[in-house]
Amino acid sequence: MDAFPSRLHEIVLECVRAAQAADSKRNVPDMRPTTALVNFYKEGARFKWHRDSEDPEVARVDAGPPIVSFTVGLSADFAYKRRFEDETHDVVRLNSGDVLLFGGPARMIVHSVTRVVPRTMPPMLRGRMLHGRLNVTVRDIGRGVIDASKFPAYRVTYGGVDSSDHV
Ligand SMILES: O=C(O)CCC(=O)C(=O)O
Ligand SMILES: [Fe+2]
Repeated sequence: MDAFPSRLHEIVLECVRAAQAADSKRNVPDMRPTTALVNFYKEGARFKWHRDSEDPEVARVDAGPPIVSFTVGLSADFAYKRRFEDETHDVVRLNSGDVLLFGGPARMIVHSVTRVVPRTMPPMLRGRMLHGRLNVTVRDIGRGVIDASKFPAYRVTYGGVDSSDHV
């Protein structure tokens, strides 16, 4: 049985098609949404540098299906670089409603969330969601499960401390 929510499935495929249409280099592979990882960031939260390497096949070929990442609520700074040892990185500000895709040759970027930006809650969401940033990353991983014990990097942190005791 396919338990993936059908509306989210449609939205994700729409986003992938839009990214493919915008990319003249044809670097965005197709994807089949199997898994959604949901993170909630209160102000002050961060996400450590990591690669989304839960699927060893994808990690090996460095050309895998895109991660499709949704931001709702407060804005955040998403930092990325090619290798852990790179001393510089780029940053993209993700605002509520933004969708970020990284796939193909960008699938294995090293990335982190360096800052949740205060006072950026869209007025229409004030009082309608918890104060913070909701991030949903939709993934195409064959087994459909992320084993949290194997991927402790997939955690929001506060001052370097995992989020389990915060949210
Ligand atoms: O919150 C974000 O924008 C990124 C989250 C992330 O990197 C992940 O869930 O693997
Ligand atoms: Fe990630």
